[in-house]
Amino acid sequence: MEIAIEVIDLHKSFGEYKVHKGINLKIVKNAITYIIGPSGTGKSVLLKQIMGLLKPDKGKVIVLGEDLSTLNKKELLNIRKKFGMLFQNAALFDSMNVYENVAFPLREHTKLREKEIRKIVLEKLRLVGLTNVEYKMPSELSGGMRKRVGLARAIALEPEIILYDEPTTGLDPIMTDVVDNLIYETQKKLNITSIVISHDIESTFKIADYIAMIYDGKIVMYGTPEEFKKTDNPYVRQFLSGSKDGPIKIG
Ligand SMILES: Nc1ncnc2c1ncn2[C@@H]1O[C@H](COP(=O)(O)OP(=O)(O)OP(=O)(O)O)[C@@H](O)[C@H]1O
Repeated sequence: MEIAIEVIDLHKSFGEYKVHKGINLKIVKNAITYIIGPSGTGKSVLLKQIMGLLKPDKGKVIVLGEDLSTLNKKELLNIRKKFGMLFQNAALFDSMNVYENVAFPLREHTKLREKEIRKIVLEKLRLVGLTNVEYKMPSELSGGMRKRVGLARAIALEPEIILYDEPTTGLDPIMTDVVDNLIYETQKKLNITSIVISHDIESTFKIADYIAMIYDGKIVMYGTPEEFKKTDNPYVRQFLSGSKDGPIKIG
């Protein structure tokens, strides 16, 4: 099994508050890994360190064989191009139509001609199941379509790794299913490494190849959905059952 990302003994504090107290995690290449855990346990902070946007206080992150701590600014920017990112609200540019939204990273990071840009934009839109919407504005689209446009933009530069930060938070069950399928299909079609931060246990069990649960600055369990379902780890059991009683401290 090939490893795309290795996080080794990661420590990160903000002032007195220790968010990460020694995170160790291997992200399997070309698989879908879900990162779960209570609010405020540092899931987003972990993603930022994986992308090299935040520096760890101690420990290191190795992305596709490169130790981020040894890279200069230019090399870091190059590594970042290997990531696609889909945020909770899709974060589209409201003043740009769908075509321009998806073309944006290509215009920013490549010197491709319009003809080639057009080909890529239409291909990515088709891949996420959208046709004939290029000239619509984001405000004219449904939430599900906006997510698809966000995903088309995230994969425009053909990233090797795609990060989803709470992609289904705030969605109704049907939309949640649509987005889950989108994550699954995208992974299957492109065969890329996917990391998903989620609070949605049902989605996690349905889509994940591997799950890592983070609590109190550490990974309390890593395994397959089957292993999570069977475990008697009290932290995992409490989190999955959504109970206020157990070793996880609330507030
Ligand atoms: N730049 C920053 N400066 C100071 N504190 C920060 C910063 N970024 C994050 N934090 C703190 O680090 C902790 C972890 O934040 P993070 O957003 O990673 O949690 P999370 O697990 O993603 O939470 P949620 O599930 O609620 O999104 C929080 O207490 C947050 O306030």
